[in-house]
Amino acid sequence: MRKKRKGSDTDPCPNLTNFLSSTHNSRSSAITSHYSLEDYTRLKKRCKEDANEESGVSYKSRLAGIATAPPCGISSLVTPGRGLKRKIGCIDVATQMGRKNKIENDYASGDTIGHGKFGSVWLCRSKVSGAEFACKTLKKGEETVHREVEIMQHLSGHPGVVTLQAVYEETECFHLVMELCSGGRLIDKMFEEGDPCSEHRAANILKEVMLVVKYCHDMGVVHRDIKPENILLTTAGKIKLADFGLAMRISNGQNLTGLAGSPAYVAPEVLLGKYSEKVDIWSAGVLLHVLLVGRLPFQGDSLEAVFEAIKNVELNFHTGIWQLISKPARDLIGRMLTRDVSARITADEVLRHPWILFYTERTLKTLKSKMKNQGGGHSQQLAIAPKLKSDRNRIENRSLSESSCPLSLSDSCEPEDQDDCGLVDALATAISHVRISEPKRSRVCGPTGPIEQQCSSNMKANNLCKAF
Ligand SMILES: Nc1ncnc2c1ncn2[C@@H]1O[C@H](COP(=O)(O)OP(=O)(O)OP(=O)(O)O)[C@@H](O)[C@H]1O
Repeated sequence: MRKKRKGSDTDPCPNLTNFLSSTHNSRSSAITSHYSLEDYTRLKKRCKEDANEESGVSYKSRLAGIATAPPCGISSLVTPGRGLKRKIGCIDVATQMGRKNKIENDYASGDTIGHGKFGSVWLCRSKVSGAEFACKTLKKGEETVHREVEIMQHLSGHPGVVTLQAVYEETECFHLVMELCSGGRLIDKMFEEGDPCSEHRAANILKEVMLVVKYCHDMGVVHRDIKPENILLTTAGKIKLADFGLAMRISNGQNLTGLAGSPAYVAPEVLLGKYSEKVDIWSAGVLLHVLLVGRLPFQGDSLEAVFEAIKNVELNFHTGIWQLISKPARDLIGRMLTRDVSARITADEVLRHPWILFYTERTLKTLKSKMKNQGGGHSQQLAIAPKLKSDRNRIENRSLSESSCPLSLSDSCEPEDQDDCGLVDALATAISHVRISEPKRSRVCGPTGPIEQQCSSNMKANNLCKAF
């Protein structure tokens, strides 16, 4: 299924090289993933078709030689409005807003607050209550647009999902009036702070994300585009999952097909063609990697290289910065970024993982501080080289003091809550025996072979994520 608003009919072969190089050589390129797989597939397909017409010119060479990112447009293949009444009908009921109403009667428009490839999201104010909202305008024509509206309505109401306030339909487009997330995007917060998160914050962010992901999965929805660009924050720092443009309904045991997602975050099975809701766990694992070490796990100089890395590169969690990260954190990320889908843990299992529990459960925090007071933490210290340990502390202390804890999430960011690898390891091991039932433990906490050999390109600052 194509997601029209992310591409165009007007220019079938945008210059991927130009596009990609615009994100190269910057810190942002280490963690962002700007291009959707559907863009890529569509571009490849179209360029292939064109290449057939122009003998002797491969689609790859054309990809490398033509213009810029595409504007949005309406597909000629899809009749505008198809399936509309059935899908939008239920939204009218849910939002209690007549679709024949005009948005300008109810809302005053304000500044543009965000851009997607489809167009923009703008600020609007209710003429009745004066409350501010975000309005996303989607051009009709693609089924994905109808699906996005329908899925948002289906999920709306959960505290971790951007609430859909109202939907307005015009001849050419829908206007989605949504809860305003004034805290911006998680990705921007990560840039502002510059350094990797402390484990405490990473665990709290991941927990919030996984609560929403679990809710989506329980509701039969796969998001398919989990990444920090799509995680918004309220003014209070609460996390809201946004952009359901690639989301799909799924029933138990059903498989999805079709390339969808953002390259750096995409699960290997998506590239192989058949997948399930577990793709969201993989993407969240990539997010956790970025949070903990400040860079994407799978990188390359081209999309093909990134996909190759996703399929084959073995991460090594035993060297470099990973030595400064607690074993339970490494254990969790290993279980999220496992290519064996049946061994990859579920959202529920992530939420019950000792590392998450350790940093987010109040009872455990109390236990931790008691142990610290009794000096139990010191005897459990990992043998970390003093310099590395102090580097980590310096990074974390700076992160905390500079950020003033903008992502409040569910816990406070007290300096004394900063990572103590030995203590985390000891407690988490104890917790794993208590909190996780045997059948689950065999899946969640069973031994995994060491994840070996890190992609060398990960280590080169100037070679980060060229492809996106
Ligand atoms: N509810 C909201 N509150 C505040 N800002 C928002 C909201 N929804 C979207 N935005 C802003 O608009 C941007 C684009 O929104 P969204 O991600 O939904 O569009 P998209 O075209 O589907 O994006 P993409 O091109 O990344 O797939 C977001 O990155 C964010 O900055």
